[in-house]
Amino acid sequence: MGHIQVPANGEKITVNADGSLNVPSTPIIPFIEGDGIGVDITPVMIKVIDAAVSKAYGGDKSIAWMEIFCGEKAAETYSGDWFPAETLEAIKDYVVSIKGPLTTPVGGGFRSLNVALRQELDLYVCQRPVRWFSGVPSPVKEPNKVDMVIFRENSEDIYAGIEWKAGTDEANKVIKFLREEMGVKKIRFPENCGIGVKPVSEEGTKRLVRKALQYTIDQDRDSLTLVHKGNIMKFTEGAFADWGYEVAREEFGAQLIDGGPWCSFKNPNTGKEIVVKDVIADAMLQQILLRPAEYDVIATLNLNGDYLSDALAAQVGGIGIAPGANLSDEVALFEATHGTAPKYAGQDKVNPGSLILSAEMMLRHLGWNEAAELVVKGMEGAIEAKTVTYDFERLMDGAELKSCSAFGEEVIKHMA
Ligand SMILES: NC(=O)C1=CN([C@@H]2O[C@H](COP(=O)(O)OP(=O)(O)OC[C@H]3O[C@@H](n4cnc5c(N)ncnc54)[C@H](OP(=O)(O)O)[C@@H]3O)[C@@H](O)[C@H]2O)C=CC1
Ligand SMILES: O=C(O)CCC(=O)C(=O)O
Ligand SMILES: [Mg+2]
Repeated sequence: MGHIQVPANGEKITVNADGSLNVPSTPIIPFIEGDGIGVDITPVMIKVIDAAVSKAYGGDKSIAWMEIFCGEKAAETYSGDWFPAETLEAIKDYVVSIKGPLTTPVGGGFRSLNVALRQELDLYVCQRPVRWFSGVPSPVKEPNKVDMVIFRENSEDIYAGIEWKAGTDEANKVIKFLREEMGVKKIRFPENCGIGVKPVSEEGTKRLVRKALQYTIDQDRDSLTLVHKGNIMKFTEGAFADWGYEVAREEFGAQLIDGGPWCSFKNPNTGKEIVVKDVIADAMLQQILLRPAEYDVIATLNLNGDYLSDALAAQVGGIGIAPGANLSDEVALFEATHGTAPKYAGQDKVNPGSLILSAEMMLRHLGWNEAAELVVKGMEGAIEAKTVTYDFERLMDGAELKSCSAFGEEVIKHMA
């Protein structure tokens, strides 16, 4: 049974044949509140975005928010269904939406609803920009040097969820097949061993790297770095790097530098040289700390991107303000980088910045850049005035502690 109430005052966003959006003046935007701290941050995000849109367009534009359900709230609303079909349909149908975090049990239980949304909708790009806002407390000396945009492959890798629990008939069958038919001799303890499969395809890699390179051109960035662990996982992570370079050479005309594999090409719009390089994933975790200025756009596999986005977020103030988007060629689902932080749920305490900045990305996606600028101005103002939530306050001298909702009010105040 349907539980979505379509707002009477809004209109659908539609997609043109060339992939561009038709955005009406009152687009209907579906939102998932999210589990845990979703109840705290989502209403604040909506209030801040409404204020920015109203201030930027003086009533000529507004968002018609439409609640859709996933996770715990869906289970309550749809008699135990955590992942309702009409939620998926709405995200597809309304083209642009936003979500709070959703809980995933560790070990047993159901698989990640976040990952399921990405896979079901083939949202193959997870785009996570990481930049520093002046005044944000950071564990590094020069956080201002961090300005990177992660393109995390969102549909493959071990997130495909192809794995079997140790001791089950399925795990034993796969192990038997590997040993007896594939000649595998290196499973150290075959008797009681969990098994996972890591699919990485040429098509999946190339579409991700293509998007990242196009972004590098469109945003006039300096370089794209392929991050992989190809020295160990040769035919998955190593192939990712090889296929990535292939896209740069074959589709963007990149030429080898000093015999390769690094290569470069001229930005067709600006004439600036774009360097395409690669770094092995473990070394990258040191590079982002020691030489962040050398990295710009990053294309990487799903698990590396998950680790890297939280590590980089920490350098610029933490996952409390790290935004993100899940994208296909048509559909966009914006979401915070962090999870449900259950110990803080319902306390009006956490930083809503991550979801607010995800919505700021959403405004730019709609072409509503004036409103997006106001959101950034409001965030910068609130942080510079040191009126911040607990995560920043505990690291800032002389800061004034604000609740989640009061921080939202500060952001709105500083839009003026
Ligand atoms: N896309 C999604 O929906 C995601 C969902 N998850 C899910 O969330 C659940 C909890 O995961 P967990 O690993 O604890 O990670 P979380 O991101 O939920 O929380 C880890 C820590 O990060 C800090 N933090 C997170 N969000 C904020 C915020 N808005 N403001 C300030 N600080 C914040 C807190 O640190 P401190 O206590 O030090 O203040 C918190 O304890 C799991 O079920 C997981 O699967 C996880 C990641 C993404
Ligand atoms: O789906 C989850 O529970 C975790 C997802 C996650 O960590 C991420 O999207 O960065
Ligand atoms: Mg993560």
